[in-house]
Amino acid sequence: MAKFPEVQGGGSLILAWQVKSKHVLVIGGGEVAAGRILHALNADARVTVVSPAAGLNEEVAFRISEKQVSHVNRTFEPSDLDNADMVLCAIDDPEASTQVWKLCKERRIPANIADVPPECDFYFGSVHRDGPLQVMVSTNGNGPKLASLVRKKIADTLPNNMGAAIENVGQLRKKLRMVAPNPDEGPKRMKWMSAVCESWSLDDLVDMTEQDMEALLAHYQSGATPSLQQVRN
Ligand SMILES: C[C@@]1(CC(=O)O)C2=NC(=C\c3[nH]c(c(CCC(=O)O)c3CC(=O)O)Cc3[nH]c(c(CC(=O)O)c3CCC(=O)O)/C=C3\N/C(=C\2)[C@@H](CCC(=O)O)[C@]3(C)CC(=O)O)/[C@H]1CCC(=O)O
Ligand SMILES: NC(=O)c1ccc[n+]([C@@H]2O[C@H](COP(=O)([O-])OP(=O)(O)OC[C@H]3O[C@@H](n4cnc5c(N)ncnc54)[C@H](O)[C@@H]3O)[C@@H](O)[C@H]2O)c1
Repeated sequence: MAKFPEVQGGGSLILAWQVKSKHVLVIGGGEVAAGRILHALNADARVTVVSPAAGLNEEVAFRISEKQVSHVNRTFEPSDLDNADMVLCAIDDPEASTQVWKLCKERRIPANIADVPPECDFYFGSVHRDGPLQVMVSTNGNGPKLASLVRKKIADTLPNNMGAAIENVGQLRKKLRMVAPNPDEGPKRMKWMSAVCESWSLDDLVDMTEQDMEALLAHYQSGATPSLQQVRN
């Protein structure tokens, strides 16, 4: 076996981009735009949609009427980019979308032009969501429909309550940082957290109450990771 992982070029850099409170400009208000808007709202972005009202699909019109997004009722103009941190373009006009792409590159704004891979700083992927859990599948432009099928297969193998278990672990980690706030304790904290995740069953992580967390944290100093049953006895 090689000493270090082999490099497999040709992939994407898959990240969990934090767009909370950032300005995401969506150009177009059709079905594809509706999907882009939902992804951006799920990440707590501030979304502005530029599209003539006549071209809005039902879902986009709903989000505008509920004030989940701001709406500019006309076709795209370059000044729309002024405050944008990210641009998602989904319009049925290839010339206008190429203009959007060029302007975004001049201004160094990351952009996705739906269905035009050479005009994308990033691709969308097929996403499974369960609370704090997100699993994204990308085929790197080879087969978006297959990405969706692979995502469904992966989701089928996951327990239904995975999201709840992850939420509880998140809460336990926060509490642990309060019990052991010292930065020097990083390695000990991490080792203990990993041991809890490895030794507890998923069902026990789902069932863990705040009281259980406090009882478990009382063992942190000694390094012990008793089971849920032991914690409750
Ligand atoms: C994953 C998903 C995410 C999303 O959009 O949210 C997504 N496309 C989805 C669906 C889908 N798109 C298309 C079909 C028809 C069937 C087929 O062709 O397979 C279906 C299937 C359907 O509609 O069910 C047509 C299509 N798409 C692109 C091209 C252009 C090209 O390939 O050159 C063409 C051909 C147009 C033509 O032929 O005219 C390009 C892109 N589409 C991407 C993402 C990026 C690559 C992702 C990857 O490779 O993994 C990329 C590169 C850029 C981007 O747009 O970000 C979403 C599934 C979400 C879900 O259901 O979970
Ligand atoms: N990546 C994917 O998953 C995927 C899937 C299907 C289609 N597409 C592509 O995405 C694009 C949009 O698809 P759709 O089905 O949502 O189209 P659509 O026809 O339903 O919607 C087009 C929208 O663009 C708006 N629009 C047109 N010109 C505009 C301009 N200059 N400024 C602002 N808004 C403008 C219209 O008002 C309308 O809301 C198409 O190019 C299509 O090929 C991508």
